[in-house]
Amino acid sequence: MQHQSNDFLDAEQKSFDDSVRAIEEWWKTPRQQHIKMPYSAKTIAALRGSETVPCISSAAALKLWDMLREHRAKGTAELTFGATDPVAVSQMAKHMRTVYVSGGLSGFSENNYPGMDHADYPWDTVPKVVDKIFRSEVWHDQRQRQFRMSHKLQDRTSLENWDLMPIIADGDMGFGSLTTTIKSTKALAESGAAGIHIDDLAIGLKKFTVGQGRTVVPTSEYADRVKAIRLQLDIMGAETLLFARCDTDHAEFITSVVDPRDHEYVLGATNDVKPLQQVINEAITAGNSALEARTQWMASAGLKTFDEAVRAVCNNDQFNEYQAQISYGTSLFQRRAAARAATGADVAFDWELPRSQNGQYMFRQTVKTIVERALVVAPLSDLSWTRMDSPNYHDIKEYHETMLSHLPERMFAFAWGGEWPFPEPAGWTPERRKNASSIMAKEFGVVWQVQPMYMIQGVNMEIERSAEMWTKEGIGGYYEKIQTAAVSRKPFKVDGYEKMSWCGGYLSDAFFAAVSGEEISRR
Ligand SMILES: C[C@](O)(C(=O)O)[C@H](CC(=O)O)C(=O)O
Repeated sequence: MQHQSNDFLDAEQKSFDDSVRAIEEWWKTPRQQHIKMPYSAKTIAALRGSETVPCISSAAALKLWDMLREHRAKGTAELTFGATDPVAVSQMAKHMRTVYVSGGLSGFSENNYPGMDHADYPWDTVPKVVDKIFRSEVWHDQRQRQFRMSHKLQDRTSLENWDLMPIIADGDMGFGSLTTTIKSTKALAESGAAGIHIDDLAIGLKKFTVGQGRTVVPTSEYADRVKAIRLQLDIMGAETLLFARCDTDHAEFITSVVDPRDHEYVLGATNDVKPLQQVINEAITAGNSALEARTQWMASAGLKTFDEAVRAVCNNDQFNEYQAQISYGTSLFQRRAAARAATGADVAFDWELPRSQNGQYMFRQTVKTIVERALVVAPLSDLSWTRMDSPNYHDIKEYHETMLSHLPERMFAFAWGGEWPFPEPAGWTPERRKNASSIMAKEFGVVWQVQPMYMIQGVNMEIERSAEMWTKEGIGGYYEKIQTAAVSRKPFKVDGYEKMSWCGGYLSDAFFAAVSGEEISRR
């Protein structure tokens, strides 16, 4: 242990004070200044070690920030795909400027126990993919630069010169309590993620496919997750962008009613019925269908939000009087009192009766719910993102326009599905569908748009076609349809296994040459 003399203590205090000042200055930079930190620079400085190692992803994060701000000013968007394979990413770089590391895709391709996207893969799955892609990008950059420097200056204009693409990574719901969220944030930023998204889904309950079941956490828990990520990024001094994704669209359950801000959306039984779980258990014991029992119960329970229950039992004047007493965040307890005052009676409503086997409460979201959640976490994050199951333009418009009425400068992200219809009742025509990406950018500031699952659909299509061709036509077909087509692609060929190009054979040669003392760069 170091001797703790007065000089040592003074130096230690000075270094701490310097660190506090440096953090305060950092928070004033154009990249950081819009974030409303809920803690002081002193808190952050005290959570740091005595030496802060510069974060590897900060340069890419600043590049991403500038790129997205520029899009925001111009009403344009950065379009990308989800990817997990560095080889695919190297080709994306010829047209795109960012890459998305999809958790869902990682769950299929980077996991020895693949399966549908329930975000049930180990928490370090995505950071490992980010790491792999980041290192691969750095290597391509190295070999490309070496190749350029081995040519005369006037010859370099015709050589490939792809940029390193900032990586946006799927942080899902943080994979656990705050400590896991903090660790996974650290791992993502240290692996090279320039942006991270976090959502408000309940851990272990991500279900997009099976009938009912999407479950969100209370607003307060979501806010704490976002806060935990911001805290960790500040501890690291990382510029990494935080995309606050909200998965409340089509959510049917909420884990708890601890936060009064969610009470308005919780469903209760308004009829005199048994608890749902009791009815289901009785059906199972009697050998009847649990699903049927559930359906019948749902039809008989008179499920309503509390406000709907009030509306159903009072006249317009009474309802207006009730509404004047409530606002965002009014608890059920206060709502009951307001209803009693307006109607002179207790309103029948029980949110315990519909609870699920896991204890979840039934929930009915609206676009307003999503906006409220998004506004709670906006001051701590850099972009907002509402996750949707289908592109309902009316909802998209309502969400973004309401957000913009509160935060005119806000930037947004959006993910397009691979099997989405664009029907007219949902606000689309074939013409509008063609321009959907630019409509979103221009009208709402959706500056970053992704097709996360392209590798499943698009690449699968290419592979499936090639497999058919190869088995039917052999090397003759390959020569003509793949080799010749790839090599003659303009302005640059599609990279293949040619030792002196994409594979960087010249880089290996340069290592040999440098070790033997040969000069390799040419001016
Ligand atoms: C975007 C997403 O986070 C992903 O992992 O790619 C998924 C995609 C999906 O499962 O459809 C998501 O939207 O949650």
